[in-house]
Amino acid sequence: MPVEGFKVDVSKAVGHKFAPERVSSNRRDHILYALGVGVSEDELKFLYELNPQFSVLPTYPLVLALKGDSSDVNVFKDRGASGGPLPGMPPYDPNKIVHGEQTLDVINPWPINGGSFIAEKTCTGVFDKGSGMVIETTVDLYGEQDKKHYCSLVSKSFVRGYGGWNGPKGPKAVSYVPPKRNPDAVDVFATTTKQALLYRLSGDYNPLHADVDLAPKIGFPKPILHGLSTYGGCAHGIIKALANNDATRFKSIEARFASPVFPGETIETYMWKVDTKDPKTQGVIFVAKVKERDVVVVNNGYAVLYKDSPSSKL
Ligand SMILES: CCCCCCC[C@@H](O)CC(=O)SCCNC(=O)CCNC(=O)[C@H](O)C(C)(C)COP(=O)(O)OP(=O)(O)OC[C@H]1O[C@@H](n2cnc3c(N)ncnc32)[C@H](O)[C@@H]1OP(=O)(O)O
Repeated sequence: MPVEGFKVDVSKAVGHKFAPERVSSNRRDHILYALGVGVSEDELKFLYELNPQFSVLPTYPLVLALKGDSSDVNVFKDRGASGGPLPGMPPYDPNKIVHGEQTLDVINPWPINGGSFIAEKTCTGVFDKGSGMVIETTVDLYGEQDKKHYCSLVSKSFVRGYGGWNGPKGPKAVSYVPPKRNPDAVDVFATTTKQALLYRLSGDYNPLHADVDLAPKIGFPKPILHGLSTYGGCAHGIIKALANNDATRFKSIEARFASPVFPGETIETYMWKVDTKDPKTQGVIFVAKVKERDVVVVNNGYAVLYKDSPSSKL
């Protein structure tokens, strides 16, 4: 049932550019993030700053759209699905937001020591999906000092129950279908029951991931894991299995969140190597499942890796 009286003025919302926002990260943030996406103690290169190969996971910047510049917790409902008040958007319940889809294009490798960056954020779509509304935001991150364009990310938030207002349906999702053969690799991310409580410290303080009293009121039996924890786990698994664990070989990733994951479940990422148009890169179609329930939790997954480390040519 559509929410009575709810209607978005798409012409005001789409194309809206938010005020550029200063965001920042440091080595401690990168390490905390790595723990939040399941990196274990046998990979100290992502966890210990004195390791000679100390690296940052290339999906780290995804957290900055919600973390901002703060090192303290902030209140999720102040930021909402689009990261700020959006013209033409009537009020809606932020507890109805789930992460729908996410892309990341790495343009320059994220600095190992982090730094200060400027996030330029634009609302690039608002869609009426019948059972809900999709708000799409595109964020470009630039170095505050060096002005380098580091990455571009597109987030789709799915706001459950806020569809049916005769809005645009939006483009059909790109569908990446795994080849009909055994996967080339499988990664296992055994999340712990504390996984969401750990991941949230990277900057997404959405109560949906922590509040045991709230979850049943909004349709979940208990708090669910952040989509970006699963997503980072998939990306890390792909780098480990198919890029010799070399983060600099990671070029891009996109995927859809198909079903929620509960902390404590085991996420299996199935990967298939596929050709791309560029002989220097390797495509990877991937799907993630929760082992205990045999449920697909991530689909339409597609990543691109460099076949050789870009830094080896310097
Ligand atoms: C700036 C950053 C902002 C990010 C904010 C995020 C904050 C975080 O704290 C929140 C989280 O991390 S939540 C955890 C991760 N996400 C999830 O667990 C969601 C899992 N997916 C679902 O529950 C359903 O697929 C569900 C509910 C999404 C859809 O299920 P249904 O309502 O049954 O929809 P369905 O009938 O299958 O399809 C209807 C139309 O919607 C499109 N669609 C389906 N799943 C989608 C998805 N995941 N993302 C985007 N669109 C989606 C379908 O394609 C269909 O549209 P069309 O007919 O045009 O194809």
